[in-house]
Amino acid sequence: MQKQGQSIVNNQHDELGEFTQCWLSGVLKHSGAQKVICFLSQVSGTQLFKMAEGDTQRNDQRTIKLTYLEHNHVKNKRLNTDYREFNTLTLCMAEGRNFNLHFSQCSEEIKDLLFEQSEHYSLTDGEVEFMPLKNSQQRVSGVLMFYYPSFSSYKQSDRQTIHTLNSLAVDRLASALKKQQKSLEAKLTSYANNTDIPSDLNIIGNSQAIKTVRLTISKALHINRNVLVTGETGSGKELIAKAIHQFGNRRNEPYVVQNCASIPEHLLESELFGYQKGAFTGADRDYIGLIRSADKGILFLDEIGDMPSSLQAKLLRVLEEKKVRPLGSTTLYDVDVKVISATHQALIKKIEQGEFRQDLYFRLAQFPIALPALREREGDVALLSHFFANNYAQEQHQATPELTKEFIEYLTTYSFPGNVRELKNIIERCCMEAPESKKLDKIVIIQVLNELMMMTPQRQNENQQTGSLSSQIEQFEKTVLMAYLEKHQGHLQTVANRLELSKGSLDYRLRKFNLSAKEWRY
Ligand SMILES: Nc1ncnc2c1ncn2[C@@H]1O[C@H](COP(=O)(O)OP(=O)(O)OP(=O)(O)O)[C@@H](O)[C@H]1O
Repeated sequence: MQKQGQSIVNNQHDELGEFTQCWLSGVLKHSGAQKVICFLSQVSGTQLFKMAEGDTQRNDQRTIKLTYLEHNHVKNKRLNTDYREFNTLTLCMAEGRNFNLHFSQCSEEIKDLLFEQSEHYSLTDGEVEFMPLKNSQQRVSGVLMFYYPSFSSYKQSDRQTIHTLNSLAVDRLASALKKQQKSLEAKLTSYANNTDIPSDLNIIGNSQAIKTVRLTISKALHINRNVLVTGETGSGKELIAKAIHQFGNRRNEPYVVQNCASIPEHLLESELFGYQKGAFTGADRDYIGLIRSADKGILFLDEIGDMPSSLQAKLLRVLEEKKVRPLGSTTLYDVDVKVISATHQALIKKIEQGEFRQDLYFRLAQFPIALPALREREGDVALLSHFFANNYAQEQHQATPELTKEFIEYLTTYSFPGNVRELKNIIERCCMEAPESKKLDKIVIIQVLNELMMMTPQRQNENQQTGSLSSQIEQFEKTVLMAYLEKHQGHLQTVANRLELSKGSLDYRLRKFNLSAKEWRY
């Protein structure tokens, strides 16, 4: 598509490409800007990608370049997951309002997006504007970033016409892009899988389940939405909260933790909301409370399912009004906190039973993350075992033990009711019990598991709390057989006697579970 005085670089020869060109040409013309770059958010997510840019000066001609869905741009780290450096861009996206900066105030990343590095130095003036693109439902779908050579050119831009053009374009772009969503998201997923996010987030695991969780977390890093993390005990909920703080846009702000189950109701209330001197007996000073201490940062509320109803109502008010009133005070204080809450309980069930407020649930679960149990993360037991063994050896200034194949194979048959925390504990105990050779084999793991089983008699039952009744009974039967084989070093007649089974019946059961008594003869 060629217009008078324009050189168009169009790498998308389709209807959407043509439409985008018309729209951006219009926007450029009415803005008086030298440059415009269009970023759109991923259709079902929060990542931004660069879709198109227009430059009135390149080669002294008006150039519109479409870059959307280009593989190298999707892969380009700076334009996607890792856009935490794009503070103003992200802010514009999150808050849905315009921002202006003098070019010299922009971050290096923003400057790099607008110009080649060598060009930065010659620019002494210029205004950068970030304008949210809203669809007909007022949802922010992207951002237009303009560069004006001077403040006066910015002042002269025809905002009204630009807004009209945008409102005409955004829905159309969104629906056209939706059609291409699958291929884009596949690329973004493979991009995310190929980066070093795993070590970045300190969340170890290579299973599909944990990759999906990491991808979800990367979306939660830079948006000001409350996050609810659900998962079994010891599965890493707090680790996720820490990662969101450590790698998200609030990383330089406070991270405040409160466990809602560990203290009585009145103490929890004063801890969270603070109090004024004299508010109750013992209140001998003003206390700002944890919510205000977390201002601009993150408040992590662990075991949120145990929060008493009266406090649920109070917390809801804080989240809705963004204001806190300490006990005994009449003053309301503004607060800006991102709440990450965690629970191992089924909150939906608690809502049905009238024990948890539905309105609070929706406030807390603006961004839900469901953490899979360790037994659902294929291959991760081995990875985590090596990780914990390495850590332990480093802490103790010892050589890292070798985890043999049989050790790992045996370990992976266990169902880890205590999840990653339990695995960590088991590996550390195995390291303590390691023979001089530093070789951890099956004997070590069997011993340690048996010791743990003896220490927690109810453990066998806890260990079976998933699956159908018959599969739980089978798992229990297998555990008992292994424990007796271990105890009697694979002596079949003794095991049969102790379990009051005929030798034939014991043989049949061992075959059923693919167990060989030989392995216990040491
Ligand atoms: N994917 C992981 N990679 C490395 N360490 C992990 C991982 N998941 C959990 N851990 C470790 O396991 C232990 C338990 O994790 P965490 O305390 O986050 O679990 P939780 O779900 O919050 O537990 P609870 O339900 O008891 O509050 C911690 O030492 C944590 O560092």
